[in-house]
Amino acid sequence: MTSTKGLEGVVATQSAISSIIDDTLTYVGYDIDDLAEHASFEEVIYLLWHKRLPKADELLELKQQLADNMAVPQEVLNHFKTYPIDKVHPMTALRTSVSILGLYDENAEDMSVEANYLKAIQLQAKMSTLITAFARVRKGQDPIAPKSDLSYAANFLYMLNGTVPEAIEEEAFNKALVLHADHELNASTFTARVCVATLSDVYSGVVAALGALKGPLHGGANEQVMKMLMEIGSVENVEPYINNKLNNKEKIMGFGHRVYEKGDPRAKHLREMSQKLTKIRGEEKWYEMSIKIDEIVTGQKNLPPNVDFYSASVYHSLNIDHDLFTPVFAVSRVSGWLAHILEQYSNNRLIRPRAEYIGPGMQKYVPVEKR
Ligand SMILES: CC(=O)SCCNC(=O)CCNC(=O)[C@H](O)C(C)(C)COP(=O)(O)OP(=O)(O)OC[C@H]1O[C@@H](n2cnc3c(N)ncnc32)[C@H](O)[C@@H]1OP(=O)(O)O
Ligand SMILES: O=C([O-])CC(=O)C(=O)O
Repeated sequence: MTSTKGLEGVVATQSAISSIIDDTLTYVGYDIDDLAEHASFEEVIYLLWHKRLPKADELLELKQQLADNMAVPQEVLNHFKTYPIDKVHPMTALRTSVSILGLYDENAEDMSVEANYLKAIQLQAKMSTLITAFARVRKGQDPIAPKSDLSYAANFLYMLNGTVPEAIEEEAFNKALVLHADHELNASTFTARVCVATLSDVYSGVVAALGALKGPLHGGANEQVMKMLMEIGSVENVEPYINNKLNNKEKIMGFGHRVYEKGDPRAKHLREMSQKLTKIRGEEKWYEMSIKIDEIVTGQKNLPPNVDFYSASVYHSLNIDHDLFTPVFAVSRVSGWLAHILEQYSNNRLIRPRAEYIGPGMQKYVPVEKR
């Protein structure tokens, strides 16, 4: 029995949700470039969950269901008071509060198809509310109730900042949500599928996935990219900073990918948005620094940027706190996790691979006093 480090190249399941073939990403057969230009995030949620685009009335119904379910039980918000709120990372808070949300869902253990679909709506709707409420409460501000006439993207920014976003901000955030929604068998999605393949519940699957997304080799990279941009501080400092890191064999966050060879098709959309939004904010330096880093890392290491690289300057330009970048990723990716969780339940088998044992051979037990 031999193993492959990091399961590289291992095909672990079948799925009809998204595919990456020859560096092209599709959701249910729709090219990500097409969806990024034209689709609302709500349409993408429907697409991932139903494996087809919604008709007008179906889209309206989903939007209504999301709007109707955005409110979070007060008991769940009350738990924030028990968190070390000025110290806790928002991803840790989100992971915990999604788990607490499960406590207050009386159907949490109901494994029927209908109940699980309802949980998907609940979780998709409430994740935005949980993150934005947490972000406000930790600053001593009151949470803002969602507006039922706003899109999912606009509602998130509204609940975060207290003002209805401008059209360009809503458009950019919607596009970011579309681009992050699903990505085949990435680490967090795989985690969710492994968890629910034991026939554990939907909340457990999402909590497990949040834990996997948090790491800097996965979704946590977007926050680290912004940290790097802040550390560098100016375009002139880019070259010495990056060369020093590369010479020390340190990783540059937001570059490289396990699956893409020529590049991540999502990055160009985020690069365009970064250029537009940093210009509007009068903070072009974040874009200019990003472009310079991209030139050096891609030029020297042949490692193109991934989805996390330009999303950092996009979220910064949308006035989102830097430690909320990964929770924002989660708000989008939960749609993909939920699609995979429902798909796993629909044709389940326990996921239990083997390990290649590399420890000592057979040994005889020696009593403690003789060791
Ligand atoms: C949404 C997402 O999850 S996208 C990914 C977000 N993560 C990041 O941006 C973190 C930075 N990138 C990385 O750590 C990696 O490229 C990953 C985790 C994305 C992919 O990892 P893997 O496929 O396991 O590649 P691995 O880490 O083995 O790297 C292969 C080689 O490329 C190098 N490399 C990979 N990424 C980078 C990077 N960002 N900067 C510098 N060198 C890198 C490694 O050092 C390694 O070099 P070596 O063979 O000389 O030792
Ligand atoms: O697919 C991966 O390994 C990571 C990634 O880009 C994502 O989850 O969006």
